[in-house]
Amino acid sequence: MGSISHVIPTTLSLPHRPSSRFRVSPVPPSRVPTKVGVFAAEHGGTRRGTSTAVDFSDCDWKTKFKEDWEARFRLPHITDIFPDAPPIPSTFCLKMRTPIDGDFPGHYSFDEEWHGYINNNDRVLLKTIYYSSPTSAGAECIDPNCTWVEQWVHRAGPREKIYYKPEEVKAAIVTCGGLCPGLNDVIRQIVITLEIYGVENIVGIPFGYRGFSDKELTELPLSRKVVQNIHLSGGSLLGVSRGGPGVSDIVDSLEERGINMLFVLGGNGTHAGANAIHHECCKRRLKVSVIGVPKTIDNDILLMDKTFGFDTAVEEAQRAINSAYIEAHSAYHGIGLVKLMGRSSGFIAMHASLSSGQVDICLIPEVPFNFHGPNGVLSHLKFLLETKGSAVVCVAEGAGQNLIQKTNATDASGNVIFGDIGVYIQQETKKYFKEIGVHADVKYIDPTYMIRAIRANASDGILCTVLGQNAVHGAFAGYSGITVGLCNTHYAYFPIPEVISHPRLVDPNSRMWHRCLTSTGQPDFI
Ligand SMILES: Nc1ncnc2c1ncn2[C@@H]1O[C@H](COP(=O)(O)OP(=O)(O)O)[C@@H](O)[C@H]1O
Ligand SMILES: O=P(O)(O)OC[C@H]1O[C@](O)(COP(=O)(O)O)[C@@H](O)[C@@H]1O
Ligand SMILES: [Mg+2]
Repeated sequence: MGSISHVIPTTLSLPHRPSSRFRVSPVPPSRVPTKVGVFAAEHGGTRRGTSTAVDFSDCDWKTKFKEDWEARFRLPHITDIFPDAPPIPSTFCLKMRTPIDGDFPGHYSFDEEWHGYINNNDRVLLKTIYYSSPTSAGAECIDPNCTWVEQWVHRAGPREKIYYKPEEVKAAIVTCGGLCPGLNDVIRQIVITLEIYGVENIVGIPFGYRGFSDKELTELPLSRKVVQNIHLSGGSLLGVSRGGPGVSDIVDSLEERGINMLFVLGGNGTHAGANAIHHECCKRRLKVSVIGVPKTIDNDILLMDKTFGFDTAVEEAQRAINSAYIEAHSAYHGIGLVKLMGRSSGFIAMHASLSSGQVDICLIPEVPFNFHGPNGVLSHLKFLLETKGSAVVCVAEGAGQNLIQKTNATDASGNVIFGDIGVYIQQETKKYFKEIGVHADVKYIDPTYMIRAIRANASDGILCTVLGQNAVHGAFAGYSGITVGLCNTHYAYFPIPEVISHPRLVDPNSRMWHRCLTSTGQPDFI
Protein backbone atom coordinates (compact mmCIF):
# COMPACT_ATOMS: atom_id res chain seq x y z
CA MET A 1 0.00 0.00 0.00
CA GLY A 2 1.20 3.46 -0.81
CA SER A 3 1.64 5.91 1.98
CA ILE A 4 -1.12 8.30 2.78
CA SER A 5 -0.19 11.53 1.08
CA HIS A 6 -2.53 13.94 2.75
CA VAL A 7 -2.57 15.04 6.34
CA ILE A 8 -5.49 13.74 8.34
CA PRO A 9 -7.03 16.61 10.24
CA THR A 10 -6.79 16.24 13.97
CA THR A 11 -9.98 15.30 15.74
CA LEU A 12 -8.98 17.31 18.79
CA SER A 13 -11.17 20.32 18.44
CA LEU A 14 -10.69 23.22 20.75
CA PRO A 15 -13.13 26.05 21.16
CA HIS A 16 -12.53 28.57 18.45
CA ARG A 17 -11.14 31.89 19.58
CA PRO A 18 -10.49 34.72 17.20
CA SER A 19 -6.76 35.21 16.85
CA SER A 20 -4.91 38.05 15.21
CA ARG A 21 -2.51 36.81 12.55
CA PHE A 22 0.67 38.12 14.10
CA ARG A 23 0.32 37.98 17.77
CA VAL A 24 2.55 38.88 20.60
CA SER A 25 1.55 37.57 24.00
CA PRO A 26 -1.73 38.87 25.40
CA VAL A 27 -2.15 42.60 25.35
CA PRO A 28 -5.07 44.69 26.43
CA PRO A 29 -7.23 45.40 23.36
CA SER A 30 -6.38 49.11 23.32
CA ARG A 31 -2.75 48.26 22.77
CA VAL A 32 -3.05 45.67 20.02
CA PRO A 33 -1.09 46.86 16.96
CA THR A 34 -3.22 48.24 14.20
CA LYS A 35 -0.96 49.22 11.30
CA VAL A 36 0.18 46.60 8.81
CA GLY A 37 3.98 46.68 8.66
CA VAL A 38 4.33 48.43 11.98
CA PHE A 39 4.11 45.85 14.65
CA ALA A 40 4.10 45.93 18.41
CA ALA A 41 7.70 44.95 18.87
CA GLU A 42 7.68 44.03 22.45
CA HIS A 43 7.26 40.95 24.49
CA GLY A 44 3.85 41.41 25.98
CA GLY A 45 2.67 44.22 23.75
CA THR A 46 3.43 47.86 23.21
CA ARG A 47 4.42 49.97 26.16
CA ARG A 48 3.24 53.27 27.41
CA GLY A 49 5.57 56.21 27.19
CA THR A 50 8.25 54.68 24.97
CA SER A 51 8.51 54.27 21.25
CA THR A 52 8.72 50.61 20.47
CA ALA A 53 6.89 50.47 17.16
CA VAL A 54 9.22 49.14 14.49
CA ASP A 55 9.02 49.80 10.78
CA PHE A 56 9.56 46.38 9.23
CA SER A 57 10.05 47.83 5.77
CA ASP A 58 13.42 49.09 7.08
CA CYS A 59 15.94 46.35 6.25
CA ASP A 60 17.83 47.26 9.40
CA TRP A 61 14.84 46.83 11.71
CA LYS A 62 16.31 43.88 13.55
CA THR A 63 19.45 45.78 14.58
CA LYS A 64 17.34 48.72 15.64
CA PHE A 65 15.02 46.47 17.59
CA LYS A 66 17.96 44.92 19.43
CA GLU A 67 19.43 48.34 20.23
CA ASP A 68 16.07 49.53 21.50
CA TRP A 69 15.72 46.35 23.56
CA GLU A 70 19.18 46.76 25.11
CA ALA A 71 18.33 50.36 26.03
CA ARG A 72 14.97 49.40 27.48
CA PHE A 73 16.37 46.61 29.62
CA ARG A 74 19.44 48.52 30.75
CA LEU A 75 19.45 48.59 34.54
CA PRO A 76 19.41 52.01 36.20
CA HIS A 77 22.56 52.41 38.28
CA ILE A 78 23.62 54.88 40.94
CA THR A 79 26.50 55.98 38.69
CA ASP A 80 23.82 57.50 36.41
CA ILE A 81 23.48 60.16 39.13
CA PHE A 82 26.89 59.86 40.77
CA PRO A 83 29.33 59.08 37.93
CA ASP A 84 32.25 59.20 40.34
CA ALA A 85 30.81 56.79 42.91
CA PRO A 86 33.78 54.54 43.65
CA PRO A 87 33.28 50.77 43.45
CA ILE A 88 35.01 48.62 46.06
CA PRO A 89 35.73 44.89 46.00
CA SER A 90 32.75 42.87 47.13
CA THR A 91 32.49 41.85 50.74
CA PHE A 92 30.31 38.95 49.67
CA CYS A 93 32.52 35.92 49.56
CA LEU A 94 31.45 32.57 50.85
CA LYS A 95 35.00 31.29 51.14
CA MET A 96 36.13 33.81 53.73
CA ARG A 97 33.15 35.58 55.07
CA THR A 98 34.06 36.01 58.73
CA PRO A 99 35.12 39.58 59.47
CA ILE A 100 38.77 39.79 60.43
CA ASP A 101 39.27 41.16 63.94
CA GLY A 102 35.55 41.53 64.42
CA ASP A 103 35.07 44.89 62.69
CA PHE A 104 34.52 45.47 59.00
CA PRO A 105 36.05 48.89 58.32
CA GLY A 106 39.44 48.35 56.82
CA HIS A 107 39.11 44.62 57.24
CA TYR A 108 36.86 43.46 54.43
CA SER A 109 37.15 39.82 53.67
CA PHE A 110 38.35 39.67 50.07
CA ASP A 111 39.23 36.62 48.10
CA GLU A 112 40.70 37.44 44.72
CA GLU A 113 40.63 33.78 43.72
CA TRP A 114 36.91 33.30 44.19
CA HIS A 115 35.05 32.92 40.91
CA GLY A 116 31.51 33.06 42.15
CA TYR A 117 30.65 36.48 40.73
CA ILE A 118 28.39 37.46 37.88
CA ASN A 119 29.91 39.50 35.08
CA ASN A 120 27.86 42.62 34.37
CA ASN A 121 27.66 41.55 30.75
CA ASP A 122 26.14 38.15 31.52
CA ARG A 123 22.67 37.81 30.03
CA VAL A 124 19.70 35.46 30.22
CA LEU A 125 17.68 34.64 27.10
CA LEU A 126 14.11 35.72 27.66
CA LYS A 127 12.48 33.72 24.86
CA THR A 128 13.59 30.19 24.15
CA ILE A 129 11.16 28.99 21.50
CA TYR A 130 11.75 29.59 17.82
CA TYR A 131 8.28 29.89 16.30
CA SER A 132 8.56 29.04 12.64
CA SER A 133 5.18 30.53 11.90
CA PRO A 134 2.96 33.19 13.45
CA THR A 135 0.24 30.54 13.46
CA SER A 136 2.27 28.18 15.67
CA ALA A 137 0.42 27.64 18.92
CA GLY A 138 1.11 30.44 21.36
CA ALA A 139 3.48 32.18 18.93
CA GLU A 140 4.89 35.42 20.24
CA CYS A 141 6.17 37.18 17.16
CA ILE A 142 7.90 40.47 16.77
CA ASP A 143 7.39 40.88 13.04
CA PRO A 144 4.88 39.42 10.58
CA ASN A 145 7.36 36.69 9.55
CA CYS A 146 8.04 35.68 13.13
CA THR A 147 11.74 36.31 12.63
CA TRP A 148 14.04 34.97 15.34
CA VAL A 149 15.35 37.86 17.42
CA GLU A 150 17.26 37.25 20.61
CA GLN A 151 15.87 39.09 23.61
CA TRP A 152 18.37 39.26 26.44
CA VAL A 153 17.90 40.36 30.02
CA HIS A 154 20.50 40.92 32.72
CA ARG A 155 21.64 37.99 34.83
CA ALA A 156 21.10 38.41 38.56
CA GLY A 157 23.65 37.61 41.24
CA PRO A 158 26.65 38.92 43.20
CA ARG A 159 29.05 41.28 41.45
CA GLU A 160 32.79 41.54 42.06
CA LYS A 161 32.56 45.28 42.67
CA ILE A 162 30.04 46.85 45.01
CA TYR A 163 28.96 50.47 45.49
CA TYR A 164 28.14 50.54 49.20
CA LYS A 165 30.38 50.07 52.20
CA PRO A 166 28.44 47.68 54.45
CA GLU A 167 29.06 49.75 57.58
CA GLU A 168 27.47 52.78 55.84
CA VAL A 169 24.32 50.91 54.85
CA LYS A 170 20.98 51.28 56.53
CA ALA A 171 18.71 48.78 54.82
CA ALA A 172 14.93 48.71 55.11
CA ILE A 173 12.40 46.10 54.04
CA VAL A 174 8.73 46.82 53.41
CA THR A 175 5.91 44.46 52.39
CA CYS A 176 2.89 46.00 50.62
CA GLY A 177 -0.44 44.98 49.08
CA GLY A 178 -2.15 41.72 50.01
CA LEU A 179 -0.56 38.71 51.68
CA CYS A 180 1.20 36.03 49.70
CA PRO A 181 2.88 32.79 50.81
CA GLY A 182 6.63 33.31 51.06
CA LEU A 183 6.83 36.92 52.24
CA ASN A 184 8.61 35.84 55.42
CA ASP A 185 11.01 33.65 53.46
CA VAL A 186 12.05 36.65 51.33
CA ILE A 187 12.40 38.95 54.36
CA ARG A 188 14.53 36.31 56.04
CA GLN A 189 16.88 35.87 53.11
CA ILE A 190 17.31 39.59 52.58
CA VAL A 191 18.36 39.99 56.21
CA ILE A 192 20.68 36.98 56.17
CA THR A 193 22.35 38.06 52.92
CA LEU A 194 22.76 41.67 54.10
CA GLU A 195 24.51 40.36 57.18
CA ILE A 196 26.82 38.23 55.05
CA TYR A 197 27.85 41.42 53.20
CA GLY A 198 28.51 42.93 56.62
CA VAL A 199 25.45 45.15 57.10
CA GLU A 200 24.41 45.62 60.71
CA ASN A 201 21.73 48.28 60.42
CA ILE A 202 18.64 46.54 59.04
CA VAL A 203 15.05 47.52 59.79
CA GLY A 204 11.56 46.47 58.82
CA ILE A 205 8.97 49.12 57.97
CA PRO A 206 5.65 48.06 59.51
CA PHE A 207 2.42 47.71 57.52
CA GLY A 208 3.56 48.57 54.02
CA TYR A 209 4.10 52.12 52.76
CA ARG A 210 1.83 53.32 55.58
CA GLY A 211 4.71 52.58 57.99
CA PHE A 212 6.68 55.46 56.45
CA SER A 213 4.16 58.08 57.48
CA ASP A 214 2.27 56.76 60.51
CA LYS A 215 4.15 58.12 63.52
CA GLU A 216 2.63 55.46 65.77
CA LEU A 217 4.37 52.74 63.82
CA THR A 218 8.01 52.23 64.68
CA GLU A 219 10.56 50.44 62.55
CA LEU A 220 11.51 46.93 63.58
CA PRO A 221 15.25 46.13 63.98
CA LEU A 222 16.06 42.98 62.02
CA SER A 223 18.87 40.48 62.35
CA ARG A 224 19.48 36.83 61.59
CA LYS A 225 18.34 36.06 65.13
CA VAL A 226 15.02 37.85 64.63
CA VAL A 227 14.24 36.29 61.27
CA GLN A 228 15.67 32.82 61.83
CA ASN A 229 12.32 31.00 62.02
CA ILE A 230 9.85 33.42 60.50
CA HIS A 231 9.48 31.38 57.32
CA LEU A 232 7.80 28.66 59.35
CA SER A 233 4.58 30.65 59.33
CA GLY A 234 2.61 32.46 56.66
CA GLY A 235 1.80 36.17 56.49
CA SER A 236 4.39 38.90 56.87
CA LEU A 237 6.43 39.56 60.00
CA LEU A 238 6.20 43.24 59.08
CA GLY A 239 2.49 43.38 58.24
CA VAL A 240 1.03 44.66 54.96
CA SER A 241 -1.33 47.40 53.87
CA ARG A 242 -2.88 49.06 50.86
CA GLY A 243 -2.88 52.82 50.25
CA GLY A 244 -0.63 55.02 52.35
CA PRO A 245 1.49 58.15 51.87
CA GLY A 246 2.58 59.73 48.59
CA VAL A 247 6.00 59.17 47.10
CA SER A 248 7.38 62.49 48.29
CA ASP A 249 6.47 61.71 51.91
CA ILE A 250 8.04 58.26 51.62
CA VAL A 251 11.31 59.74 50.34
CA ASP A 252 11.24 62.40 53.10
CA SER A 253 10.98 59.53 55.53
CA LEU A 254 13.86 57.64 53.87
CA GLU A 255 16.00 60.76 54.23
CA GLU A 256 15.04 61.28 57.88
CA ARG A 257 15.79 57.67 58.73
CA GLY A 258 19.01 57.58 56.72
CA ILE A 259 17.89 54.57 54.69
CA ASN A 260 20.04 53.96 51.61
CA MET A 261 18.84 50.49 50.60
CA LEU A 262 15.14 49.82 50.30
CA PHE A 263 13.75 46.38 49.54
CA VAL A 264 10.15 46.54 48.44
CA LEU A 265 8.07 43.37 48.35
CA GLY A 266 4.82 43.78 46.47
CA GLY A 267 2.85 43.51 43.27
CA ASN A 268 2.13 45.87 40.38
CA GLY A 269 1.02 48.75 42.59
CA THR A 270 3.92 48.40 45.00
CA HIS A 271 6.39 48.29 42.13
CA ALA A 272 4.87 51.42 40.57
CA GLY A 273 5.48 53.01 43.97
CA ALA A 274 9.04 51.62 44.16
CA ASN A 275 9.85 53.00 40.74
CA ALA A 276 8.48 56.40 41.70
CA ILE A 277 10.55 56.32 44.92
CA HIS A 278 13.63 55.49 42.85
CA HIS A 279 12.99 58.46 40.54
CA GLU A 280 12.34 60.80 43.45
CA CYS A 281 15.64 59.70 45.04
CA CYS A 282 17.43 60.40 41.74
CA LYS A 283 15.76 63.81 41.56
CA ARG A 284 16.92 64.66 45.06
CA ARG A 285 20.37 63.21 44.31
CA LEU A 286 20.15 60.64 47.09
CA LYS A 287 22.39 57.61 46.87
CA VAL A 288 19.67 55.05 47.52
CA SER A 289 19.10 51.65 45.92
CA VAL A 290 15.44 50.71 45.59
CA ILE A 291 15.00 47.04 44.76
CA GLY A 292 11.69 45.26 44.19
CA VAL A 293 10.82 41.63 44.76
CA PRO A 294 7.60 40.77 42.91
CA LYS A 295 4.96 39.45 45.29
CA THR A 296 1.66 38.45 43.80
CA ILE A 297 -0.34 35.35 44.35
CA ASP A 298 -2.13 36.18 41.08
CA ASN A 299 1.15 35.63 39.16
CA ASP A 300 0.37 38.71 37.08
CA ILE A 301 3.84 40.20 36.67
CA LEU A 302 5.22 40.28 33.12
CA LEU A 303 8.25 38.40 31.78
CA MET A 304 8.72 35.99 34.68
CA ASP A 305 8.23 32.23 34.76
CA LYS A 306 6.22 32.68 37.95
CA THR A 307 6.13 34.78 41.08
CA PHE A 308 6.69 33.41 44.57
CA GLY A 309 3.65 32.08 46.41
CA PHE A 310 1.94 31.04 43.20
CA ASP A 311 2.95 27.36 43.40
CA THR A 312 1.84 27.22 47.02
CA ALA A 313 -1.48 28.82 46.12
CA VAL A 314 -2.09 26.30 43.36
CA GLU A 315 -1.26 23.42 45.67
CA GLU A 316 -3.62 24.69 48.35
CA ALA A 317 -6.34 25.50 45.81
CA GLN A 318 -6.26 21.87 44.72
CA ARG A 319 -7.33 20.87 48.20
CA ALA A 320 -10.40 23.09 47.95
CA ILE A 321 -11.17 21.68 44.52
CA ASN A 322 -10.83 18.17 45.86
CA SER A 323 -13.29 18.98 48.66
CA ALA A 324 -15.69 20.43 46.11
CA TYR A 325 -15.33 17.29 44.06
CA ILE A 326 -15.99 15.01 47.03
CA GLU A 327 -19.04 17.06 48.02
CA ALA A 328 -20.38 17.10 44.46
CA HIS A 329 -19.64 13.45 43.85
CA SER A 330 -21.25 12.35 47.11
CA ALA A 331 -24.46 14.29 46.57
CA TYR A 332 -27.28 13.46 44.20
CA HIS A 333 -26.78 15.86 41.28
CA GLY A 334 -24.06 17.66 43.19
CA ILE A 335 -22.33 20.76 41.86
CA GLY A 336 -19.12 21.83 43.60
CA LEU A 337 -18.09 25.42 43.07
CA VAL A 338 -14.73 26.90 44.07
CA LYS A 339 -13.76 30.55 43.76
CA LEU A 340 -10.04 31.34 43.61
CA MET A 341 -8.12 34.61 43.60
CA GLY A 342 -7.15 36.30 40.37
CA ARG A 343 -8.21 39.88 39.92
CA SER A 344 -7.46 40.18 36.23
CA SER A 345 -5.45 37.02 35.61
CA GLY A 346 -6.75 33.49 35.83
CA PHE A 347 -3.44 31.72 36.44
CA ILE A 348 -4.37 30.19 39.80
CA ALA A 349 -7.72 28.91 38.50
CA MET A 350 -6.16 27.54 35.33
CA HIS A 351 -3.25 25.82 37.06
CA ALA A 352 -5.34 24.49 39.95
CA SER A 353 -7.89 23.10 37.47
CA LEU A 354 -5.11 21.47 35.50
CA SER A 355 -3.34 20.01 38.49
CA SER A 356 -6.46 18.70 40.20
CA GLY A 357 -7.89 17.00 37.14
CA GLN A 358 -11.29 17.22 38.87
CA VAL A 359 -12.64 20.38 37.27
CA ASP A 360 -15.31 20.29 34.57
CA ILE A 361 -15.59 24.02 34.02
CA CYS A 362 -12.83 26.58 34.55
CA LEU A 363 -13.78 30.25 34.19
CA ILE A 364 -11.14 32.98 34.04
CA PRO A 365 -11.24 36.75 33.47
CA GLU A 366 -9.38 36.56 30.14
CA VAL A 367 -11.98 34.36 28.47
CA PRO A 368 -15.53 35.70 28.11
CA PHE A 369 -18.40 33.29 28.56
CA ASN A 370 -22.20 33.19 28.51
CA PHE A 371 -23.78 31.98 31.69
CA HIS A 372 -27.37 31.63 30.50
CA GLY A 373 -28.68 30.57 27.12
CA PRO A 374 -28.17 27.48 24.95
CA ASN A 375 -24.35 27.76 24.90
CA GLY A 376 -24.02 28.97 28.45
CA VAL A 377 -22.44 27.50 31.55
CA LEU A 378 -25.83 26.52 33.00
CA SER A 379 -26.77 24.41 29.96
CA HIS A 380 -23.46 22.61 30.21
CA LEU A 381 -24.00 22.00 33.92
CA LYS A 382 -27.35 20.43 33.09
CA PHE A 383 -25.62 18.24 30.52
CA LEU A 384 -22.98 17.24 33.09
CA LEU A 385 -25.60 16.32 35.69
CA GLU A 386 -27.43 14.23 33.10
CA THR A 387 -24.31 12.46 31.85
CA LYS A 388 -21.91 12.37 34.81
CA GLY A 389 -24.26 12.94 37.73
CA SER A 390 -22.11 15.72 39.22
CA ALA A 391 -19.88 18.64 38.22
CA VAL A 392 -17.09 20.84 39.53
CA VAL A 393 -16.70 24.51 38.60
CA CYS A 394 -13.59 26.55 39.34
CA VAL A 395 -13.92 30.31 38.87
CA ALA A 396 -11.36 33.10 39.22
CA GLU A 397 -12.64 36.10 41.17
CA GLY A 398 -12.24 38.48 38.22
CA ALA A 399 -14.15 36.25 35.77
CA GLY A 400 -17.60 37.18 34.45
CA GLN A 401 -17.63 40.62 36.02
CA ASN A 402 -19.90 41.75 33.17
CA LEU A 403 -22.60 39.54 34.69
CA ILE A 404 -22.54 41.28 38.05
CA GLN A 405 -23.64 44.75 38.97
CA LYS A 406 -20.65 47.05 39.31
CA THR A 407 -20.10 48.62 42.72
CA ASN A 408 -17.68 51.35 41.55
CA ALA A 409 -15.95 50.86 44.89
CA THR A 410 -12.16 50.80 45.12
CA ASP A 411 -9.78 49.77 47.89
CA ALA A 412 -7.25 52.12 49.51
CA SER A 413 -4.79 51.47 46.66
CA GLY A 414 -7.36 52.27 43.98
CA ASN A 415 -7.99 48.67 42.94
CA VAL A 416 -11.57 48.04 41.84
CA ILE A 417 -13.52 45.93 44.35
CA PHE A 418 -15.29 43.19 42.46
CA GLY A 419 -18.70 41.72 43.04
CA ASP A 420 -18.60 38.10 44.17
CA ILE A 421 -18.80 35.93 41.06
CA GLY A 422 -18.89 32.82 43.25
CA VAL A 423 -22.07 33.94 45.02
CA TYR A 424 -23.57 34.94 41.66
CA ILE A 425 -22.89 31.51 40.16
CA GLN A 426 -24.19 29.74 43.26
CA GLN A 427 -27.45 31.70 43.31
CA GLU A 428 -28.08 31.64 39.56
CA THR A 429 -27.37 27.91 39.40
CA LYS A 430 -29.82 27.14 42.20
CA LYS A 431 -32.43 29.36 40.54
CA TYR A 432 -31.93 27.79 37.11
CA PHE A 433 -32.29 24.20 38.24
CA LYS A 434 -35.32 25.06 40.36
CA GLU A 435 -36.94 26.72 37.36
CA ILE A 436 -36.37 23.74 35.06
CA GLY A 437 -37.44 21.31 37.78
CA VAL A 438 -34.16 19.40 37.97
CA HIS A 439 -32.66 18.61 41.35
CA ALA A 440 -29.23 20.18 41.93
CA ASP A 441 -27.26 20.35 45.15
CA VAL A 442 -24.85 23.30 44.94
CA LYS A 443 -21.91 23.53 47.38
CA TYR A 444 -19.88 26.74 47.25
CA ILE A 445 -16.35 26.90 48.69
CA ASP A 446 -14.46 30.21 48.95
CA PRO A 447 -10.93 29.34 50.17
CA THR A 448 -9.32 32.58 48.96
CA TYR A 449 -7.96 33.98 52.22
CA MET A 450 -7.08 30.54 53.55
CA ILE A 451 -4.90 30.01 50.51
CA ARG A 452 -3.19 33.38 50.80
CA ALA A 453 -2.29 33.02 54.47
CA ILE A 454 -0.40 29.74 54.43
CA ARG A 455 3.37 29.35 54.51
CA ALA A 456 5.31 28.73 51.32
CA ASN A 457 5.81 25.19 50.08
CA ALA A 458 9.26 23.78 49.32
CA SER A 459 9.50 25.02 45.75
CA ASP A 460 8.36 28.52 46.69
CA GLY A 461 10.73 28.42 49.67
CA ILE A 462 13.64 27.99 47.28
CA LEU A 463 12.32 30.65 44.91
CA CYS A 464 11.96 33.13 47.79
CA THR A 465 15.44 32.34 49.03
CA VAL A 466 17.08 33.01 45.69
CA LEU A 467 14.99 36.13 45.01
CA GLY A 468 15.85 37.55 48.44
CA GLN A 469 19.54 36.91 47.96
CA ASN A 470 19.55 38.40 44.48
CA ALA A 471 17.70 41.49 45.67
CA VAL A 472 20.59 42.18 48.05
CA HIS A 473 23.21 41.47 45.36
CA GLY A 474 21.41 43.94 43.08
CA ALA A 475 21.47 46.67 45.72
CA PHE A 476 25.17 46.20 46.49
CA ALA A 477 25.93 46.17 42.77
CA GLY A 478 24.57 49.72 42.74
CA TYR A 479 21.38 49.13 40.79
CA SER A 480 18.16 50.91 41.67
CA GLY A 481 14.65 50.89 40.24
CA ILE A 482 15.00 47.21 39.40
CA THR A 483 13.27 44.01 40.33
CA VAL A 484 14.28 40.38 40.28
CA GLY A 485 12.57 37.39 38.73
CA LEU A 486 12.84 33.86 37.44
CA CYS A 487 13.32 33.67 33.71
CA ASN A 488 13.59 30.31 31.96
CA THR A 489 14.85 28.81 35.23
CA HIS A 490 17.54 31.49 35.56
CA TYR A 491 17.40 34.59 37.73
CA ALA A 492 17.36 37.99 36.10
CA TYR A 493 17.13 41.69 36.91
CA PHE A 494 14.57 43.83 35.11
CA PRO A 495 13.98 47.59 35.09
CA ILE A 496 10.69 47.94 36.99
CA PRO A 497 8.61 49.59 34.22
CA GLU A 498 9.17 46.59 31.93
CA VAL A 499 7.40 44.17 34.25
CA ILE A 500 4.43 46.27 35.33
CA SER A 501 3.28 48.07 32.17
CA HIS A 502 0.13 45.95 32.44
CA PRO A 503 -0.89 42.83 34.35
CA ARG A 504 0.30 39.57 32.87
CA LEU A 505 -2.70 37.66 31.53
CA VAL A 506 -3.47 34.11 30.53
CA ASP A 507 -3.27 33.98 26.74
CA PRO A 508 -6.45 32.26 25.52
CA ASN A 509 -4.42 31.06 22.54
CA SER A 510 -1.66 29.59 24.64
CA ARG A 511 -0.92 25.92 24.90
CA MET A 512 -1.53 26.09 28.63
CA TRP A 513 -5.12 27.32 28.30
CA HIS A 514 -5.72 24.76 25.56
CA ARG A 515 -4.32 22.08 27.86
CA CYS A 516 -6.75 23.21 30.52
CA LEU A 517 -9.65 22.97 28.07
CA THR A 518 -8.48 19.53 26.99
CA SER A 519 -8.46 18.48 30.62
CA THR A 520 -11.86 19.90 31.60
CA GLY A 521 -13.56 19.09 28.30
CA GLN A 522 -15.61 22.26 28.54
CA PRO A 523 -17.10 23.95 25.46
CA ASP A 524 -16.44 27.62 24.74
CA PHE A 525 -19.73 29.01 26.20
CA ILE A 526 -20.12 31.48 23.34
N1 LIG B 1 0.65 53.77 40.63
C1 LIG B 1 1.13 53.78 41.88
N2 LIG B 1 2.10 54.65 42.22
C2 LIG B 1 2.59 54.67 43.49
N3 LIG B 1 2.19 53.82 44.47
C3 LIG B 1 1.22 52.95 44.18
C4 LIG B 1 0.64 52.88 42.88
N4 LIG B 1 -0.30 51.90 42.88
C5 LIG B 1 -0.31 51.41 44.15
N5 LIG B 1 0.60 52.02 44.91
C6 LIG B 1 0.88 51.73 46.31
O1 LIG B 1 1.43 50.41 46.39
C7 LIG B 1 0.92 49.73 47.52
C8 LIG B 1 0.38 48.39 47.13
O2 LIG B 1 -0.51 48.48 46.02
P1 LIG B 1 -1.66 47.41 45.78
O3 LIG B 1 -2.22 47.63 44.44
O4 LIG B 1 -2.60 47.42 46.92
O5 LIG B 1 -0.93 46.00 45.89
P2 LIG B 1 0.09 45.28 44.91
O6 LIG B 1 1.39 45.95 45.03
O7 LIG B 1 0.11 43.90 45.42
O8 LIG B 1 -0.47 45.39 43.53
C9 LIG B 1 -0.12 50.63 48.16
O9 LIG B 1 0.44 51.16 49.34
C10 LIG B 1 -0.40 51.68 47.12
O10 LIG B 1 -0.66 52.94 47.70
O1 LIG C 1 -8.79 41.61 50.37
P1 LIG C 1 -7.58 42.22 49.79
O2 LIG C 1 -6.46 42.37 50.73
O3 LIG C 1 -7.88 43.48 49.07
O4 LIG C 1 -7.02 41.20 48.73
C1 LIG C 1 -7.73 40.73 47.63
C2 LIG C 1 -6.84 40.67 46.44
O5 LIG C 1 -5.57 40.18 46.73
C3 LIG C 1 -5.08 39.41 45.66
O6 LIG C 1 -4.93 38.08 46.08
C4 LIG C 1 -3.72 39.84 45.22
O7 LIG C 1 -3.68 41.18 45.10
P2 LIG C 1 -2.32 41.98 45.23
O8 LIG C 1 -1.35 41.32 44.30
O9 LIG C 1 -2.67 43.36 44.83
O10 LIG C 1 -1.87 41.86 46.65
C5 LIG C 1 -6.15 39.50 44.58
O11 LIG C 1 -6.30 38.32 43.88
C6 LIG C 1 -7.36 39.83 45.38
O12 LIG C 1 -8.31 40.52 44.62
MG1 LIG D 1 -2.13 45.04 42.57
